[in-house]
Amino acid sequence: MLEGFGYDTLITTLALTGIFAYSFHVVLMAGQLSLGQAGFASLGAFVSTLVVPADPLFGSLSPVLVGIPVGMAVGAAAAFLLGLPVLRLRGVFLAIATIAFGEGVRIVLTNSEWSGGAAGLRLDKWVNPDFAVLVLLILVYAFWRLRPTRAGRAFAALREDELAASSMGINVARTRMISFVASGAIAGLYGVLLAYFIRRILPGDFDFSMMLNGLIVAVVGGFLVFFGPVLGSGFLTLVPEAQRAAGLEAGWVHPFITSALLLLVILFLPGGLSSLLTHITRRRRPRLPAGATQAQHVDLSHLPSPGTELVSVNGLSKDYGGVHAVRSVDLTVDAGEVLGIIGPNGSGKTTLVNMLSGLIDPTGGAGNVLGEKLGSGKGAHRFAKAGISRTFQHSKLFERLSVLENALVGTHVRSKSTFLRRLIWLPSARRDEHAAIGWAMAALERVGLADRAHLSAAELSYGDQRRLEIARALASNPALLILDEPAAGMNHVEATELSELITSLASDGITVMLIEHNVGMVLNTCTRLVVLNFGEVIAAGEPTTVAADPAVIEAYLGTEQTGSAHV
Ligand SMILES: Nc1ncnc2c1ncn2[C@@H]1O[C@H](COP(=O)(O)OP(=O)(O)OP(=O)(O)O)[C@@H](O)[C@H]1O
Repeated sequence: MLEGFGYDTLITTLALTGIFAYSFHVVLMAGQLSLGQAGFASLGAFVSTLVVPADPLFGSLSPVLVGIPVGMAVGAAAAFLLGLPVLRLRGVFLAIATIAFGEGVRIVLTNSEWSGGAAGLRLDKWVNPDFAVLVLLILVYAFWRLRPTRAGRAFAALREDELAASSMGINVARTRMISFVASGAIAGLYGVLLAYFIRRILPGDFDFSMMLNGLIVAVVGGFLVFFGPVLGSGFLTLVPEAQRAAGLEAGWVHPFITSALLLLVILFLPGGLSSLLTHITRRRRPRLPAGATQAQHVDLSHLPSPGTELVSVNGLSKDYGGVHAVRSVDLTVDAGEVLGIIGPNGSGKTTLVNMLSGLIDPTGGAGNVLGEKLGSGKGAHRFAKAGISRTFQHSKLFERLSVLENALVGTHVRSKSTFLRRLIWLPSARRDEHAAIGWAMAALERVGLADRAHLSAAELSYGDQRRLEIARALASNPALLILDEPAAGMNHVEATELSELITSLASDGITVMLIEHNVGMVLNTCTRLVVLNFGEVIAAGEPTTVAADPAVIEAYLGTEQTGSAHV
């Protein structure tokens, strides 16, 4: 089908470049800047060249078909071993550590005998354009099937906001490792294909500039859409061809165009070229996935019966150096309560609920929330799985995801993994995805956002964004819902509606902890109040009694009042 040496080489290069870019795509889509792919590719290429016999196996099985699983396994294993220490790092530190790995591998291979030293290894050509394109298409297919799944959404959520992702039940460390290992496997695949295409592998080929090219292709193509690497590869592989056709042979032209393009994408199109296409299609035809209109009824059967103790803490404290954010708090919360936590600015309210939702560990005291022990260091996702869901004082939505996808991330703890089943089109995967969409739509309906499900979260008004955070938390079907200043920035009407929503959630049996500065709303909504000042509980009890407590009034107004004054 593809003939002529120049054309063959062009198509194979285009396909291989796209394949390598997917090894960057899979980490970038999970928000990680990891740059050790040239190292994984070279390990995959050299090890498979050494261990796979040069002649066809059983007389007809191409060595590349044996080399591919070997190279992928080597790349994945190297990524796993490297990931154990380096995945604690973030951002530029992760990038530096992984570049160092790639360069280290190159130096070791250059100075080793088994790899043929600087002269490298020779092998036969077993990769033609058809085969390279086929492998690329398999990858495109896999990434296409990945995006609308629980795993695909976990990657996207991690990229958008790690803290919010872990509060929605996503195991951050595990998800980061999965994307890192997948990146190693794809880089190993690329290494093997390259080796069987160019027929001679030199350690020096797998250098910093190879890594940079792969990164540029992935970034220019875009990592928000599954076909980004194909677009990036097409564009950047064709630049030198266009350059040749135009008779511009100067060596600086290609790097100049590539760097200029990278700069333009980073400055004006952070989602890459592929996001340009999705912008256009989204404007034309806002479309929900099939099944998005069938909201399912909220399942309340799992909720603890009223009066069951959900939270029990004793002497809970949190110090930040010399700052005592929370001091020796004793607290219990029973199922069915709407507990208001109030107090002046900086009194420790957010710190307290951050401990109760597993985001931070206490420095003193003990307790448990829905059976999860505080301070165990196991991460917020464990608390989410136990039935705790929350919103944040400063909105932590996944802004580049749609309203529906935000709510779908909320279903993470109750939905099933569907990626592998989607790869082979099992009907059960479709059923499970539809169930998750039904739960997400029910949560959106509950807060009045079902008609805006197709919009991106960033397009919503401020009040709607706050509501979406509540819907995302509700989508997990929580037993305990923690709302951190949900009415901040809302007008009187919106705050009243929110108060009605909280009351109706409570009547469904969901226990609510509400941090709020809008005291009128707190008095109307809560069944009990706890007041913090300088990290300590200064009052607790029935709302109207607490509001008239002189100590509370003093904490709020800074002076002792008498008579009927209210906070
Ligand atoms: N990560 C941190 N490092 C150092 N100090 C912190 C940290 N987080 C909170 N604090 C301090 O702990 C105290 C309690 O903060 P916290 O945010 O819990 O109060 P809050 O009652 O929620 O306040 P607000 O109503 O303004 O949100 C403050 O003095 C704050 O500056």
